[in-house]
Amino acid sequence: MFLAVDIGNTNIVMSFHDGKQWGRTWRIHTDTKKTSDEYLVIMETLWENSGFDRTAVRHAAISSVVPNLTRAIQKDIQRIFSISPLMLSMQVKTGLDMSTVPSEIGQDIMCNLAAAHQMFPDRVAMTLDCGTAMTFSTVDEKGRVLGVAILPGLVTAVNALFGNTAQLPQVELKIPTSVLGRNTVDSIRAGIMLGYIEMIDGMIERTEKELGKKIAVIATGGLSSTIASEIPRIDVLAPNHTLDGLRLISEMNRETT
Ligand SMILES: Nc1ncnc2c1ncn2[C@@H]1O[C@H](COP(=O)(O)OP(=O)(O)O)[C@@H](O)[C@H]1O
Ligand SMILES: CC(C)(COP(=O)(O)O)[C@@H](O)C(=O)NCCC(=O)O
Ligand SMILES: [K+]
Repeated sequence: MFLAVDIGNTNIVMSFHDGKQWGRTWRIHTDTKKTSDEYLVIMETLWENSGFDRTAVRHAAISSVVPNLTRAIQKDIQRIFSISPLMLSMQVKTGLDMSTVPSEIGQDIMCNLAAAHQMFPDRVAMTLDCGTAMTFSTVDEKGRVLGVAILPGLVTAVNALFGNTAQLPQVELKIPTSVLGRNTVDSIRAGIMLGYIEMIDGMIERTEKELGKKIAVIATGGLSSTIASEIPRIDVLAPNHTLDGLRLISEMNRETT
């Protein structure tokens, strides 16, 4: 079995792949104040309840955009499974033309680009990742990274409006029936959900205009399943896209790890 760990700003996602499909997935809240020992307790508990055989996990890989937690989680994986996880970096093989990868790029974005290029090897492919941040990352048919756009994710945008001292009720982010909100909650849904949908459509169109060709679009992360149905330009909804990229990269680097 292969274990993928994607340390994001909201969730640490851990999922097991048996060679055919992703099985059990754990989502652990990202908390930079937690220590390696605290995460060890959480992971040990989850693992014990799963009933899996520890020795079945032969390979692991970690992608992290939270540097403070990277080392702690790496240590825990080593202790629980007695294996050294592959740590993503600019030095690993990804199937991308590494000379075109911006040096500051987030590791989750690198996974998305690698998985997108594998999914659409003959096309320009864009991944829309709806996490804490919303990111658009685009790779061409030669594995060259064309570029990335970053903006606040849907929930981050709502939190930016009202913070933690909200006078307003928690808003469940769903698609409203009208763009003309008649109460505060529906107005926020109209602004955030329909506004983001229009923005995403516009970003896809703008990218195609700049490149002068049609692109393939993959959506993943957080609330992607809620908005994808409203955006016909999305070709594939792939909830495990970042993990697929991590798995692909792990396989490419096995002989050297
Ligand atoms: N049903 C849901 N599943 C996952 N994330 C959700 C869901 N509903 C809302 N979200 C929001 O999506 C974001 C988390 O997405 P995720 O892809 O896990 O982010 P990250 O990779 O940044 O940790 C958060 O802002 C979270 O509040
Ligand atoms: C853009 C991100 C914050 C997205 O993180 P996420 O929403 O998945 O937690 C992350 O990929 C990151 O910190 N990137 C570094 C900046 C860059 O990609 O250029
Ligand atoms: K992510």
